[in-house]
Amino acid sequence: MNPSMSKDEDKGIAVRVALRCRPLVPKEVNEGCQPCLTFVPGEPQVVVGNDKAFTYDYVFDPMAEQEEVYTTSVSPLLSGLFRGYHATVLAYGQTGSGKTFSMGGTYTSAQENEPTVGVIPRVIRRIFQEREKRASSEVTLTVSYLEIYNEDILDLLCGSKDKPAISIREDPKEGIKVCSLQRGVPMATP
Ligand SMILES: Nc1ncnc2c1ncn2[C@@H]1O[C@H](COP(=O)(O)OP(=O)(O)OP(=O)(O)O)[C@@H](O)[C@H]1O
Repeated sequence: MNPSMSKDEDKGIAVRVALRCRPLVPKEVNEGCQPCLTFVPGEPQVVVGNDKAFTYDYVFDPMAEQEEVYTTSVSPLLSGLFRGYHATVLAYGQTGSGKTFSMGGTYTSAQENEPTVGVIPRVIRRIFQEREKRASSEVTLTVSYLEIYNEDILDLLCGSKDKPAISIREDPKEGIKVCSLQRGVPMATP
């Protein structure tokens, strides 16, 4: 057993679930909406209404900053990444629940060091930092960016207006593959 393995890896737990509850947005406050969840101090648990308790691996209340969400729930995956493990961060929730905000899907290069940025720019920064530390190793970084909208797959790195239709295939050796997706090579250290 690798002594540097974390407890969850020891137990073979491959999926961890973090719940993040966003604060009420101004429109909801103006409409008189009230929060419907309570948070159990010191426990990764929420209570819906009076008695329905749900426990997760992590629970972030509305005051949690982007830094805390990233450090607690995403950063450990990056340690694994540089030890050869694959990692996926999946944001799931109803419309308006805060997926884009948490993942950091909207930011400009001028904002990339601000505390409000989400997971994606933080992950990219860390990957480049780790690469710098491994000067003796060859590290190749490529990036693909796709959107599934109304059951169609769109390649967001494809610049042309008439984006070609993209299909998903299952390869017996490589598993599920999204065919003809463009791969970009990030050039500069952020
Ligand atoms: N933790 C947060 N703190 C402050 N505001 C937040 C937070 N999370 C989300 N918001 C705000 O809530 C609104 C909805 O968030 P967001 O657009 O990220 O939702 P979404 O889940 O991506 O929605 P959709 O599925 O419709 O794209 C935005 O105005 C966003 O700025």
